[in-house]
Amino acid sequence: MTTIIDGKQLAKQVNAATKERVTQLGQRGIVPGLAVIMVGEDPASAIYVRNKHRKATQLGIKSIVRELPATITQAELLAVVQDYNQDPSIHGILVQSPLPTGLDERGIVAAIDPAKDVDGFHPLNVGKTFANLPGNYPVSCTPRGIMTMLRSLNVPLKGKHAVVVGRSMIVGRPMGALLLNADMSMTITHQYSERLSDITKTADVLVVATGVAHLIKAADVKPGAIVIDVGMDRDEDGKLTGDVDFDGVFAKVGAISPVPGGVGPMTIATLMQQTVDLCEWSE
Ligand SMILES: NC(=O)C1=CN([C@@H]2O[C@H](COP(=O)(O)OP(=O)(O)OC[C@H]3O[C@@H](n4cnc5c(N)ncnc54)[C@H](OP(=O)(O)O)[C@@H]3O)[C@@H](O)[C@H]2O)C=CC1
Ligand SMILES: Nc1nc(=O)c2c([nH]1)NC[C@@H]1CN(c3ccc(C(=O)N[C@@H](CCC(=O)O)C(=O)O)cc3)C=[N+]21
Repeated sequence: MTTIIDGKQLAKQVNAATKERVTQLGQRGIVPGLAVIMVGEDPASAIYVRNKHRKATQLGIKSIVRELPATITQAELLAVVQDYNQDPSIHGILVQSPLPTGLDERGIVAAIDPAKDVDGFHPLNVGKTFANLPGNYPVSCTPRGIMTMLRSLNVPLKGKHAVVVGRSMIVGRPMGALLLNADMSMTITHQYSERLSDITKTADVLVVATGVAHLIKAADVKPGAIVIDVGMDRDEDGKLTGDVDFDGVFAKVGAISPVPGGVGPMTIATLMQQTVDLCEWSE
Protein backbone atom coordinates (compact mmCIF):
# COMPACT_ATOMS: atom_id res chain seq x y z
CA MET A 1 0.00 0.00 0.00
CA THR A 2 1.43 3.31 -1.08
CA THR A 3 1.06 6.31 1.21
CA ILE A 4 0.14 9.58 -0.45
CA ILE A 5 1.85 12.33 1.52
CA ASP A 6 -0.98 14.84 1.83
CA GLY A 7 0.77 18.21 1.99
CA LYS A 8 -2.51 20.06 2.09
CA GLN A 9 -3.66 18.21 5.20
CA LEU A 10 -0.29 18.49 6.94
CA ALA A 11 -0.16 22.21 6.07
CA LYS A 12 -3.52 22.60 7.85
CA GLN A 13 -1.99 21.12 11.00
CA VAL A 14 1.09 23.34 10.77
CA ASN A 15 -1.11 26.40 10.14
CA ALA A 16 -3.33 25.58 13.13
CA ALA A 17 -0.25 25.48 15.38
CA THR A 18 1.01 28.73 13.86
CA LYS A 19 -2.35 30.40 14.44
CA GLU A 20 -2.28 29.33 18.07
CA ARG A 21 1.18 30.87 18.51
CA VAL A 22 -0.02 34.11 16.86
CA THR A 23 -2.88 34.20 19.37
CA GLN A 24 -0.44 33.73 22.27
CA LEU A 25 1.73 36.57 20.97
CA GLY A 26 -1.37 38.73 20.54
CA GLN A 27 -2.10 38.39 24.26
CA ARG A 28 1.24 40.14 24.82
CA GLY A 29 0.36 42.83 22.27
CA ILE A 30 2.70 41.43 19.61
CA VAL A 31 1.70 40.95 15.95
CA PRO A 32 4.13 39.06 13.66
CA GLY A 33 4.79 41.02 10.46
CA LEU A 34 5.82 39.72 7.03
CA ALA A 35 6.98 41.93 4.13
CA VAL A 36 6.91 40.36 0.67
CA ILE A 37 8.73 42.35 -2.00
CA MET A 38 7.81 41.59 -5.59
CA VAL A 39 9.61 43.26 -8.47
CA GLY A 40 8.13 43.21 -11.99
CA GLU A 41 5.19 41.26 -13.35
CA ASP A 42 6.02 37.54 -13.37
CA PRO A 43 2.54 35.86 -13.43
CA ALA A 44 3.65 32.76 -11.50
CA SER A 45 5.21 34.93 -8.78
CA ALA A 46 2.00 36.96 -8.58
CA ILE A 47 0.02 33.78 -7.77
CA TYR A 48 2.47 32.66 -5.06
CA VAL A 49 2.57 36.14 -3.55
CA ARG A 50 -1.23 36.32 -3.44
CA ASN A 51 -1.40 32.87 -1.77
CA LYS A 52 1.16 33.91 0.84
CA HIS A 53 -0.68 37.15 1.58
CA ARG A 54 -4.01 35.34 1.95
CA LYS A 55 -2.61 32.68 4.27
CA ALA A 56 -0.75 35.22 6.44
CA THR A 57 -3.89 37.30 6.86
CA GLN A 58 -5.93 34.18 7.77
CA LEU A 59 -3.43 33.36 10.52
CA GLY A 60 -3.37 36.86 12.00
CA ILE A 61 0.05 37.74 10.62
CA LYS A 62 0.39 41.32 9.35
CA SER A 63 1.29 40.94 5.68
CA ILE A 64 2.62 43.72 3.50
CA VAL A 65 3.01 43.09 -0.22
CA ARG A 66 5.27 45.66 -1.81
CA GLU A 67 4.96 45.62 -5.60
CA LEU A 68 7.75 47.46 -7.37
CA PRO A 69 8.28 48.19 -11.07
CA ALA A 70 10.82 46.17 -13.07
CA THR A 71 12.58 49.46 -13.81
CA ILE A 72 13.66 49.87 -10.17
CA THR A 73 17.42 50.24 -9.67
CA GLN A 74 19.58 48.07 -7.40
CA ALA A 75 20.12 51.06 -5.07
CA GLU A 76 16.40 51.80 -4.82
CA LEU A 77 15.59 48.16 -4.07
CA LEU A 78 18.33 48.05 -1.42
CA ALA A 79 16.76 51.12 0.19
CA VAL A 80 13.38 49.34 0.37
CA VAL A 81 15.01 46.33 2.05
CA GLN A 82 16.82 48.59 4.51
CA ASP A 83 13.54 50.30 5.43
CA TYR A 84 12.05 46.95 6.42
CA ASN A 85 15.27 46.01 8.26
CA GLN A 86 14.68 49.09 10.47
CA ASP A 87 10.93 48.57 10.87
CA PRO A 88 10.21 46.92 14.27
CA SER A 89 6.72 45.78 13.12
CA ILE A 90 8.31 43.59 10.40
CA HIS A 91 9.86 40.26 11.51
CA GLY A 92 10.23 38.55 8.14
CA ILE A 93 11.37 39.95 4.78
CA LEU A 94 11.08 37.99 1.53
CA VAL A 95 12.16 39.06 -1.94
CA GLN A 96 10.21 36.98 -4.43
CA SER A 97 12.44 35.35 -7.02
CA PRO A 98 13.21 35.51 -9.85
CA LEU A 99 14.14 39.20 -9.96
CA PRO A 100 14.07 40.90 -13.38
CA THR A 101 17.39 40.82 -15.22
CA GLY A 102 19.69 43.68 -14.29
CA LEU A 103 19.10 43.30 -10.58
CA ASP A 104 21.65 41.39 -8.51
CA GLU A 105 19.61 38.97 -6.42
CA ARG A 106 22.55 37.89 -4.25
CA GLY A 107 23.35 41.49 -3.36
CA ILE A 108 19.74 42.16 -2.39
CA VAL A 109 19.43 38.99 -0.29
CA ALA A 110 22.71 39.75 1.47
CA ALA A 111 21.29 43.16 2.48
CA ILE A 112 18.38 41.56 4.40
CA ASP A 113 18.94 41.53 8.17
CA PRO A 114 19.80 37.83 8.79
CA ALA A 115 17.40 37.88 11.76
CA LYS A 116 14.55 38.84 9.37
CA ASP A 117 15.56 36.50 6.54
CA VAL A 118 12.37 34.44 6.46
CA ASP A 119 13.42 32.60 3.26
CA GLY A 120 16.71 31.51 4.87
CA PHE A 121 18.60 32.70 1.79
CA HIS A 122 21.11 35.03 3.50
CA PRO A 123 24.69 33.63 3.28
CA LEU A 124 25.01 33.66 7.08
CA ASN A 125 21.93 31.45 7.48
CA VAL A 126 22.94 29.25 4.55
CA GLY A 127 26.34 28.77 6.20
CA LYS A 128 24.81 27.91 9.56
CA THR A 129 22.52 25.37 7.90
CA PHE A 130 25.40 23.71 6.05
CA ALA A 131 27.50 23.68 9.22
CA ASN A 132 24.53 22.26 11.17
CA LEU A 133 25.17 24.86 13.87
CA PRO A 134 22.97 24.73 16.97
CA GLY A 135 20.74 27.70 17.79
CA ASN A 136 17.87 29.56 16.19
CA TYR A 137 18.12 30.62 12.56
CA PRO A 138 15.87 30.49 9.49
CA VAL A 139 16.20 27.78 6.84
CA SER A 140 14.91 27.71 3.26
CA CYS A 141 11.16 27.06 3.61
CA THR A 142 10.67 24.39 0.92
CA PRO A 143 13.33 21.99 2.33
CA ARG A 144 12.20 22.69 5.90
CA GLY A 145 8.62 21.88 4.90
CA ILE A 146 9.82 18.67 3.26
CA MET A 147 11.57 17.64 6.50
CA THR A 148 8.22 18.13 8.26
CA MET A 149 6.60 15.88 5.63
CA LEU A 150 9.27 13.19 6.08
CA ARG A 151 9.04 13.31 9.89
CA SER A 152 5.24 12.96 9.67
CA LEU A 153 5.76 9.49 8.17
CA ASN A 154 7.41 8.28 11.39
CA VAL A 155 9.99 6.19 9.58
CA PRO A 156 13.65 6.27 10.63
CA LEU A 157 15.83 8.44 8.36
CA LYS A 158 19.14 7.95 10.16
CA GLY A 159 21.63 5.92 8.13
CA LYS A 160 19.39 5.69 5.06
CA HIS A 161 20.36 7.05 1.65
CA ALA A 162 18.81 10.32 0.49
CA VAL A 163 19.19 11.43 -3.13
CA VAL A 164 18.35 14.98 -4.19
CA VAL A 165 17.92 15.74 -7.89
CA GLY A 166 18.66 19.46 -8.41
CA ARG A 167 21.20 21.76 -6.78
CA SER A 168 19.57 25.21 -6.62
CA MET A 169 20.16 27.54 -3.67
CA ILE A 170 16.40 27.58 -2.94
CA VAL A 171 15.72 23.83 -2.93
CA GLY A 172 18.40 21.25 -3.85
CA ARG A 173 21.39 22.45 -1.85
CA PRO A 174 19.64 23.31 1.43
CA MET A 175 17.58 20.11 1.07
CA GLY A 176 20.81 18.11 0.89
CA ALA A 177 22.13 19.89 3.98
CA LEU A 178 18.99 19.15 6.05
CA LEU A 179 18.99 15.48 5.02
CA LEU A 180 22.66 15.21 5.94
CA ASN A 181 21.91 16.96 9.25
CA ALA A 182 19.29 14.23 9.83
CA ASP A 183 22.15 11.69 9.73
CA MET A 184 21.30 10.34 6.31
CA SER A 185 23.89 9.48 3.69
CA MET A 186 23.26 12.10 1.04
CA THR A 187 23.89 12.49 -2.68
CA ILE A 188 23.06 15.62 -4.69
CA THR A 189 22.68 15.18 -8.44
CA HIS A 190 22.18 17.64 -11.32
CA GLN A 191 22.21 18.05 -15.12
CA TYR A 192 25.70 16.65 -15.48
CA SER A 193 25.26 13.62 -13.24
CA GLU A 194 26.20 10.49 -15.18
CA ARG A 195 23.95 7.42 -14.87
CA LEU A 196 21.40 9.47 -12.89
CA SER A 197 18.98 6.55 -12.86
CA ASP A 198 21.58 4.27 -11.21
CA ILE A 199 21.90 6.82 -8.42
CA THR A 200 18.19 7.55 -7.91
CA LYS A 201 17.52 3.79 -7.77
CA THR A 202 19.61 3.60 -4.59
CA ALA A 203 17.54 6.27 -2.81
CA ASP A 204 15.50 5.39 0.26
CA VAL A 205 14.36 9.02 0.17
CA LEU A 206 14.27 10.72 -3.24
CA VAL A 207 13.65 14.48 -3.50
CA VAL A 208 13.22 15.78 -7.04
CA ALA A 209 13.50 19.53 -7.78
CA THR A 210 14.44 20.09 -11.41
CA GLY A 211 11.56 21.81 -13.21
CA VAL A 212 11.57 18.98 -15.79
CA ALA A 213 8.08 17.47 -16.04
CA HIS A 214 8.02 13.71 -15.33
CA LEU A 215 11.81 13.35 -15.36
CA ILE A 216 11.62 10.50 -12.85
CA LYS A 217 9.86 7.32 -13.99
CA ALA A 218 9.16 3.95 -12.40
CA ALA A 219 12.50 2.53 -13.63
CA ASP A 220 14.35 5.28 -11.72
CA VAL A 221 13.08 4.50 -8.23
CA LYS A 222 13.83 1.85 -5.63
CA PRO A 223 10.86 -0.31 -4.58
CA GLY A 224 9.41 1.07 -1.34
CA ALA A 225 11.18 4.42 -1.62
CA ILE A 226 9.81 7.68 -0.23
CA VAL A 227 9.49 10.14 -3.13
CA ILE A 228 9.07 13.90 -2.70
CA ASP A 229 8.14 15.86 -5.82
CA VAL A 230 9.01 19.58 -5.67
CA GLY A 231 8.37 20.32 -9.35
CA MET A 232 5.80 22.90 -10.46
CA ASP A 233 5.61 22.05 -14.14
CA ARG A 234 3.04 22.17 -16.93
CA ASP A 235 2.09 19.07 -18.93
CA GLU A 236 1.13 19.08 -22.66
CA ASP A 237 -2.38 20.27 -21.74
CA GLY A 238 -1.06 23.10 -19.60
CA LYS A 239 -2.06 21.33 -16.39
CA LEU A 240 0.07 21.66 -13.25
CA THR A 241 2.22 18.56 -12.77
CA GLY A 242 5.45 17.48 -11.10
CA ASP A 243 8.96 16.26 -11.87
CA VAL A 244 7.86 12.67 -11.11
CA ASP A 245 5.61 10.50 -13.28
CA PHE A 246 3.19 10.03 -10.37
CA ASP A 247 0.92 7.44 -12.04
CA GLY A 248 3.83 5.34 -13.29
CA VAL A 249 5.77 5.43 -10.03
CA PHE A 250 2.87 5.09 -7.60
CA ALA A 251 2.55 1.31 -7.29
CA LYS A 252 6.30 0.80 -6.85
CA VAL A 253 7.05 3.25 -4.04
CA GLY A 254 6.27 3.30 -0.32
CA ALA A 255 5.17 6.94 -0.16
CA ILE A 256 4.88 9.82 -2.61
CA SER A 257 3.86 13.48 -2.49
CA PRO A 258 1.45 14.69 -5.19
CA VAL A 259 1.52 17.86 -7.29
CA PRO A 260 -0.52 19.88 -6.56
CA GLY A 261 -1.27 19.33 -2.88
CA GLY A 262 2.18 18.20 -1.77
CA VAL A 263 5.23 20.38 -1.27
CA GLY A 264 3.57 23.64 -2.41
CA PRO A 265 1.14 24.07 0.50
CA MET A 266 3.88 23.00 2.93
CA THR A 267 6.22 25.70 1.60
CA ILE A 268 3.63 28.35 2.39
CA ALA A 269 2.79 26.85 5.81
CA THR A 270 6.50 26.73 6.66
CA LEU A 271 6.93 30.35 5.60
CA MET A 272 4.19 31.34 8.06
CA GLN A 273 5.69 29.12 10.77
CA GLN A 274 9.10 30.69 10.21
CA THR A 275 7.68 34.25 10.31
CA VAL A 276 6.35 33.50 13.78
CA ASP A 277 9.66 31.85 14.74
CA LEU A 278 11.53 35.04 13.78
CA CYS A 279 9.04 37.13 15.74
CA GLU A 280 9.45 34.98 18.86
CA TRP A 281 13.24 34.86 18.53
CA SER A 282 13.36 38.66 18.31
CA GLU A 283 11.69 39.02 21.73
N1 LIG B 1 6.63 23.68 -4.37
C1 LIG B 1 7.44 24.64 -4.01
O1 LIG B 1 7.30 25.19 -2.96
C2 LIG B 1 8.56 25.04 -4.88
C3 LIG B 1 8.64 24.50 -6.14
N2 LIG B 1 9.66 24.80 -6.95
C4 LIG B 1 9.71 24.11 -8.25
O2 LIG B 1 10.73 23.11 -8.19
C5 LIG B 1 11.41 23.00 -9.42
C6 LIG B 1 12.88 23.31 -9.23
O3 LIG B 1 13.03 24.62 -8.75
P1 LIG B 1 14.46 25.29 -8.54
O4 LIG B 1 15.30 24.44 -7.68
O5 LIG B 1 14.20 26.68 -8.13
O6 LIG B 1 14.97 25.24 -10.07
P2 LIG B 1 16.36 25.64 -10.78
O7 LIG B 1 16.03 25.78 -12.21
O8 LIG B 1 17.03 26.74 -10.05
O9 LIG B 1 17.24 24.33 -10.59
C7 LIG B 1 16.95 23.13 -11.25
C8 LIG B 1 17.99 22.09 -10.91
O10 LIG B 1 17.65 20.89 -11.55
C9 LIG B 1 18.77 20.38 -12.27
N3 LIG B 1 18.31 19.71 -13.48
C10 LIG B 1 17.68 20.24 -14.56
N4 LIG B 1 17.44 19.30 -15.48
C11 LIG B 1 17.94 18.14 -15.01
C12 LIG B 1 18.02 16.83 -15.52
N5 LIG B 1 17.53 16.51 -16.72
N6 LIG B 1 18.60 15.88 -14.76
C13 LIG B 1 19.10 16.19 -13.54
N7 LIG B 1 19.06 17.42 -13.00
C14 LIG B 1 18.49 18.39 -13.73
C15 LIG B 1 19.62 21.59 -12.60
O11 LIG B 1 20.96 21.17 -12.76
P3 LIG B 1 22.18 22.19 -13.07
O12 LIG B 1 22.46 22.87 -11.76
O13 LIG B 1 23.28 21.30 -13.50
O14 LIG B 1 21.69 23.12 -14.12
C16 LIG B 1 19.40 22.47 -11.37
O15 LIG B 1 20.32 22.17 -10.36
C17 LIG B 1 10.68 23.95 -10.37
O16 LIG B 1 9.66 23.23 -11.03
C18 LIG B 1 10.06 24.98 -9.43
O17 LIG B 1 8.94 25.60 -9.97
C19 LIG B 1 10.67 25.64 -6.55
C20 LIG B 1 10.64 26.22 -5.32
C21 LIG B 1 9.56 25.97 -4.39
N1 LIG C 1 11.86 34.26 -2.43
C1 LIG C 1 11.14 33.21 -2.84
N2 LIG C 1 10.68 32.34 -1.93
C2 LIG C 1 9.92 31.26 -2.33
O1 LIG C 1 9.48 30.44 -1.48
C3 LIG C 1 9.64 31.09 -3.73
C4 LIG C 1 10.15 32.03 -4.62
N3 LIG C 1 10.90 33.07 -4.15
N4 LIG C 1 9.93 31.91 -5.95
C5 LIG C 1 9.09 30.85 -6.50
C6 LIG C 1 9.07 29.62 -5.61
C7 LIG C 1 7.87 28.71 -5.86
N5 LIG C 1 7.14 28.67 -4.60
C8 LIG C 1 5.91 28.03 -4.43
C9 LIG C 1 5.10 28.26 -3.34
C10 LIG C 1 3.83 27.68 -3.24
C11 LIG C 1 3.35 26.85 -4.21
C12 LIG C 1 1.98 26.26 -4.09
O2 LIG C 1 1.19 26.68 -3.25
N6 LIG C 1 1.59 25.27 -4.93
C13 LIG C 1 0.27 24.67 -4.94
C14 LIG C 1 -0.46 24.90 -6.26
C15 LIG C 1 -0.50 26.31 -6.73
C16 LIG C 1 -1.19 26.41 -8.10
O3 LIG C 1 -2.29 25.88 -8.24
O4 LIG C 1 -0.58 27.01 -9.02
C17 LIG C 1 0.38 23.16 -4.80
O5 LIG C 1 1.44 22.59 -5.12
O6 LIG C 1 -0.60 22.53 -4.39
C18 LIG C 1 4.15 26.58 -5.28
C19 LIG C 1 5.43 27.16 -5.39
C20 LIG C 1 7.77 29.46 -3.71
N7 LIG C 1 8.88 30.03 -4.21
